[in-house]
Order: sequence, then C-alpha cells, then structure tokens
Amino acid sequence: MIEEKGILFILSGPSGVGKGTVRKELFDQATELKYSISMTTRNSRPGETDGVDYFFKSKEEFEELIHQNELLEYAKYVNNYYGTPRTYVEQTLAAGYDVFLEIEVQGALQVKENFPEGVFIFLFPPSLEELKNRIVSRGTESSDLVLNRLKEARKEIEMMDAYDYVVVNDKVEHAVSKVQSIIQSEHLKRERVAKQYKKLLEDEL
Ligand SMILES: Nc1ncnc2c1ncn2[C@@H]1O[C@H](COP(=O)(O)OP(=O)(O)OP(=O)(O)O)[C@@H](O)[C@H]1O
Ligand SMILES: Nc1nc2c(ncn2[C@@H]2O[C@H](COP(=O)(O)O)[C@@H](O)[C@H]2O)c(=O)[nH]1
Repeated sequence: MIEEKGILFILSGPSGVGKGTVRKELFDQATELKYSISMTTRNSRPGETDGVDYFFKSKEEFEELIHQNELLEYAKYVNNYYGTPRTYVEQTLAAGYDVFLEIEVQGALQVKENFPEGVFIFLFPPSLEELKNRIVSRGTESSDLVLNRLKEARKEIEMMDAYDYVVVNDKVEHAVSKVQSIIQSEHLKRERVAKQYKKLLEDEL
C-alpha cells in the first residue's frame, strides 16, 4: 500500500519581498493547501490577530516550546523568535493534505534537513532597491529595523542556491501563477513516481 502523505511547500525569501502577499493571494485561489500558522515573540502589528496571522508568544513561552521539542524549526530573526508548530505540520501531512510554510531562510534550511522531500521556493525581488521600497512603504518597521532586515536580506539571498525553485515577485499575479504551476507539477511528479512504484510491486508479485 502506497502512503498518501501531503506535500510540504516552503515559501521563503527576504523580508518585504512579498511572501505574505503572494501567500494570501494563493490561498484565496487554492483552498486545498493548509497554511501552518507560525509562532512568534514579536509584537502584533495593527490589524494582526492572534491565531490567524501568528500565535503570539512571550519569550518564556517560546523557549518552553523549544525545550519541549514542539517546533519543527525556529529562528531568531532581528531580535525575535519565529517558529513552526511541529504537531500541526506532521499531523496534517499524515492526513494527506499539503502544508504551506511561509518562513525566513534559516528556518527553511532547518526544515530541509528534516524534510528533504519538501518543495523549497525562494521568492526573489526584482531588485534590491525595490525590496527596500517595499519594506519602507509597508510602514510596519522603524528605520532601524528596516536596515536590519535589509542586512539580513543580503545574507538570505546568498542562500538561494539551496532552494528547488526561484520565483521573481515582479507582479503578484505572475508570482502566484508560478507558485501554482510548481504545486501542480510537484503533484504530477509524485503521481508518476507512485505509479512506477506500484507497477514495480505488481511485477514482483
Ligand atoms: N509584486 C509586488 N509589487 C509591488 N508591491 C508588492 C508586491 N508584492 C508585495 N508588495 C508589497 O510589498 C510590501 C511587503 O510585502 P509582504 O508584507 O507581503 O512581504 P513579506 O515578504 O511577507 O515580508 P516579511 O517577511 O517582512 O513579513 C507590502 O506593502 C506589499 O503590498
Ligand atoms: N523561521 C521562521 N520564520 C518565520 C516564521 N514565520 C514567519 N517567519 C519569517 O520571519 C520574518 C519576519 O516576519 P514578520 O512577520 O515579522 O515580518 C519573515 O521573513 C517571515 O517569513 C516561522 O515560523 N519560522
């Protein structure tokens, strides 16, 4: 019997490139994906809701989750912790649903160690100048934090080669359509492999 597990998709890339925007648009269209809501110790931004955008935690609560091995991955990013709840991801994949993570690069590399079969997508900005414009125009960070995020972005872009796919977020609809094509083709790939495997088993019997 072939196990029908879901596929883990990881969308990553520098702050401000548009990961959240692309993910929200994708989810408006692709209802079969399950989004894993992250934990964070950063303060909520206006309009963000606990349990929808993030699970907001204190530093102590987050460190306890680390200690209890409750996180699939976590990273300290510009003075705050961010992490992915392990149980949700493992149970949802085991139930046969695809899971979608939207996380920064250190975390994505940790996931790759434990889930090498995951599909890793790097969202790339049209230019560094445009990346800066996007973070600044979002208006959620002070100028110090914008600089820290841009410094981090340079390091993150250097890790791009570790990903399976690179998608340029020039126009949101283009980027979303490329991510949708990646999802479809990964399903076709796995169906093909499963068929070959089934045939191999039948031939052996
Ligand atoms: N293709 C695009 N063209 C122009 N602006 C965009 C595009 N994609 C996203 N933006 C804008 O850029 C800003 C940053 O986008 P978003 O918050 O989605 O980035 P992010 O990668 O999720 O950031 P972070 O990692 O900091 O959470 C937002 O103001 C968003 O509206
Ligand atoms: N390693 C992880 N990174 C995460 C997770 N959830 C979000 N993120 C990333 O953190 C930065 C900053 O996010 P912001 O909401 O403060 O702008 C960004 O790159 C997110 O994608 C996670 O669970 N693990």
